[in-house]
Amino acid sequence: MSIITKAACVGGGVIGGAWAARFALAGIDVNIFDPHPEAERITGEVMANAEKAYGMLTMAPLPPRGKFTFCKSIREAVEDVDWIQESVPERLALKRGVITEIDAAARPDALIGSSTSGLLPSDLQTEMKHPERMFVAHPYNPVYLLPLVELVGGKKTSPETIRRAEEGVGEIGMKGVVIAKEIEAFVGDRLLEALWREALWLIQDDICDTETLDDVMRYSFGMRWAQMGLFETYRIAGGEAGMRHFLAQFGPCLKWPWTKFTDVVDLDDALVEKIGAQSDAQAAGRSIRELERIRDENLVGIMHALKAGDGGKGWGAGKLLADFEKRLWAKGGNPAKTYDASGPLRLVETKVNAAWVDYNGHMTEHRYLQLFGDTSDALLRLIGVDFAYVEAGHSYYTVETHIRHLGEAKLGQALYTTLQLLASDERRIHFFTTIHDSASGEAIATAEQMMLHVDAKAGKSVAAPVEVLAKLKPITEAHAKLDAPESAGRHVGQKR
Ligand SMILES: CC(C)(COP(=O)([O-])OP(=O)(O)OC[C@H]1O[C@@H](n2cnc3c(N)ncnc32)[C@H](O)[C@@H]1OP(=O)(O)O)[C@@H](O)C(=O)NCCC(=O)NCCSC(=O)C[N+](C)(C)C
Repeated sequence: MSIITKAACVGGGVIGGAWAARFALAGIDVNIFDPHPEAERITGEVMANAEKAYGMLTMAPLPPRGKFTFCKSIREAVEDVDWIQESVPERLALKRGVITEIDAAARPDALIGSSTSGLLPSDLQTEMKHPERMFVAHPYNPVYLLPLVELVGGKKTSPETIRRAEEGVGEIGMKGVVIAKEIEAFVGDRLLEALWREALWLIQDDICDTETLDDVMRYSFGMRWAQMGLFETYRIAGGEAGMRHFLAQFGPCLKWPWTKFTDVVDLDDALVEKIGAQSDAQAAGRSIRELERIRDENLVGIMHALKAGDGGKGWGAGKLLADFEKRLWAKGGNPAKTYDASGPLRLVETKVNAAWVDYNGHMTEHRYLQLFGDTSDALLRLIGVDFAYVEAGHSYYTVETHIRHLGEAKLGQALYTTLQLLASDERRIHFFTTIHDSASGEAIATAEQMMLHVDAKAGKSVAAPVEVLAKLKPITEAHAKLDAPESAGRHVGQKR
């Protein structure tokens, strides 16, 4: 049974709104309470960004989007939900008061997570009647894309609450990491705070400007961190001898004056102005919305790269995404029982994402094949060839493809695909797929393909079972009545 069937977000700003988007995109209805007069607009904007990002992130079938209900009080928002996420401003008295109010109104079994960046859960749960169900669930911005949640229990939090919380965030595609002991700022913000202090000193002392500092990070260790973190990266840096050698080699540096870590810079008006001016220059006129778009496209690209990592098995955040998608396919990948075969089947809807675009500024070659493959996968699910079928030992493999490129597809462009069966028999499916521009319906690319039904273990083609053929037959018969696509049977170099 699911941990979260209905959720509430108390506080609907950038963080609360993005939690709401995470829940809704996982098919969970969300009650939102935020007294801000523009709460609905702000949450709506975060949701729009999240939907855009998910459109690029995954082709897996998302469940129908959960509904947002804006409530007039905390009580109304929380009284009948399984998970309440508090994301109000970072002030102890305010957060403690809100959490106490949530506790009084919520079902005793409902989980209460706080998005606090650094307050101790023990300090937040002091006035609760049911403190055992309260914990810190600290996410990272943008919450709808970055999967991490630090789960931190207070003195009165029960281990069962932390277990359920970990399972709950997994259901919405996130990775819960359980922090063993509560400390201010937990693990992530403690690390970030140390780096932040050093960064402020480097600007204050005119060692570099904000752009140089960001370049130092993003062209080097920032990329290493995204895929392996700190310790695994340093293990490799130790060479064949690994971590122990690394520690022996760089351990002595810890005693050198390399850090000002505990020495806090005076963030006076002059330094604030200096950083503000350098940051303005660095942004070169790009608005925050534009920077958000660039950030989200880049993050999607990074996650796609990590999904292909470790020889296609997926790595880190990419493996998490692959596993999440597998669950989505298992749940929602079953196609509608009815479909319209009186014309080519409309099977995939997507948008060109940043990782698909090449140096010519349009969708690159292999992404077309990916989209054709996604379309034939959709056909296969329609005839009962799904994950379970493949795991049981049989599948269809593509043996021939002829692609034509008729128009360009640009970043963000909405596309859909249609598939027409040309013929099928016991082993073969011969079909013709078209990628269309969603706005005009115009064909952008076509592929004529042949798939063979195979016994995967034997590596040989074999007849498909009767139940698959029975589903294939009515589509083949319906499509036999259609005109053959103009370029079916065409080959490269053919005279017209
Ligand atoms: C295992 C394999 C697919 C087939 O090998 P085989 O058992 O040796 O099969 P045959 O070559 O004997 O062919 C069986 C019959 O099918 C006919 N055939 C073969 N190719 C074609 C073709 N291109 N067009 C028309 N007909 C074709 C052949 O003539 C035989 O007919 P008969 O009447 O004489 O029996 C093997 O080929 C293999 O493993 N290939 C590699 C497959 C692969 O890796 N493809 C890329 C994977 S991508 C993918 O599959 C995407 N997706 C579908 C999952 C989305």
